[in-house]
Amino acid sequence: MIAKPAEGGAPRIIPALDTGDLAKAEALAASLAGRCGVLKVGLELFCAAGSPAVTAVARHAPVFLDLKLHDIPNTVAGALRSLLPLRPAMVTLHAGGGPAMIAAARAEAEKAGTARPLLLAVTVLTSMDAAALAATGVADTPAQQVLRLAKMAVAAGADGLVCSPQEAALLRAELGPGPALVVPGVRPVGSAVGDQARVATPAEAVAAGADWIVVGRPITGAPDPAAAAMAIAAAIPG
Ligand SMILES: O=C(O)c1cc(=O)[nH]c(=O)n1[C@@H]1O[C@H](COP(=O)(O)O)[C@@H](O)[C@H]1O
Repeated sequence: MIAKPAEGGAPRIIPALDTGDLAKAEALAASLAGRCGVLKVGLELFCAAGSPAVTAVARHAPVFLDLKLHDIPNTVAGALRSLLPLRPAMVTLHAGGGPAMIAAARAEAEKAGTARPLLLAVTVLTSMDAAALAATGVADTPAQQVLRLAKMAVAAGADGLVCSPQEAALLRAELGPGPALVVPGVRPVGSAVGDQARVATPAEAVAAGADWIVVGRPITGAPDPAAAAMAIAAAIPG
């Protein structure tokens, strides 16, 4: 399993290669590898290019395969069985799928032995504010719901959690140093927030306890993505 970065800004940055163009993703991967610890293949790239996208990006760096699996336990276990030969370093599944789904995913991942991916449970999407969460029938605050889902997911076998920077300190305080915290919704000072709702800066996210931060458009939309990633790394103390 991939180890958490010990220190420093650059290894903590996971650029999200959100494009439907595999050639563009490969060019981004080539320019960002060596500067960032892990590269993320998400739904846009995977839906456009499929497993060859993972293979191509993995030539440059370990891959965070972010497909946010969410289905019945048997189907999620089967999806993992299909994904494990791609050797992703990290895989996401929605905590809302419940403990049996997470446990089934963990049991399947164990079959890859020490090469297994980190299983990351997505709590409350960083694009959701309190009103959006309430619209799904959850009356609690995002922080309360994140903590509830996080505790359940870790107890069921998740290795780590995806949360916003606004809940990272709470999860560290409640769950201790063990679970990996992977944190999107990160915006360098002056960057457009876009559709993200619960955001903070890279330095704030790491100070709150993020092991890795996920940054998409502020890097991929920059005129020089590698320079943008380096500027973000430089803004993270330690
Ligand atoms: O699982 C994720 O990576 C994820 C979870 C979440 O709650 N919010 C979130 O933004 N993400 C991903 O993180 C990336 C954020 O991209 P930017 O908003 O462009 O920085 C996207 O690839 C999202 O799919």
